[in-house]
Amino acid sequence: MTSRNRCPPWDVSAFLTQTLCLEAATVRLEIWDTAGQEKYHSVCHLYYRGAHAALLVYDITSKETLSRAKLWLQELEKEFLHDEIVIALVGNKTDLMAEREVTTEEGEEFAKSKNLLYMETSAKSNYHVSEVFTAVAQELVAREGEKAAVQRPAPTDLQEPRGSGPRCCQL
Ligand SMILES: Nc1nc2c(ncn2[C@@H]2O[C@H](COP(=O)(O)OP(=O)(O)OP(=O)(O)O)[C@@H](O)[C@H]2O)c(=O)[nH]1
Repeated sequence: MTSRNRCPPWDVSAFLTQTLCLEAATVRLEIWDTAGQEKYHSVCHLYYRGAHAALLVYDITSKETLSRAKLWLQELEKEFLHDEIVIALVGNKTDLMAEREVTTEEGEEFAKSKNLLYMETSAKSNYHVSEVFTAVAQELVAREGEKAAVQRPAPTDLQEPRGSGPRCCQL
């Protein structure tokens, strides 16, 4: 198999990295921007397999893009277990408020029903863009913390069983 056959075409995605210094941890994000178009559907799972987070970005001036984001969510639900991945729903193009077709409430309610983070952005005016990545990174760190707490034995598990007596023998 040639590498061209093995890998999707290069225009399917763009890649960049970003390091975020949060209070609790430093998080290095490897960000893949996959093409949302239908024709790339069959190959895009190659990019998000093994991902820790996903941003589903739709255009607030187009209801149809929210419907497509919902379809992408179904794809993610096939690939990942519940809560295995942090997913944020992002309503983009807030600079085009006058052309809005999807209300904030609609986006927010859908996100809430699916346990997704929700934010609105404008890539054009750089509104809330970095905040999306920070929110996702914070959620990742928080979930890691919760997982570690579950795995750590509770203090009561470390105590001596009742009635087992002192550990040292008295002479
Ligand atoms: N007004 C406005 N235009 C935007 C904004 N973000 C992107 N655009 C424009 O919307 C169009 C589509 O942007 P893309 O970044 O190609 O969108 P995409 O969802 O990545 O597209 P695919 O890669 O095909 O999935 C371009 O013409 C952008 O300039 C925004 O926040 N405001």
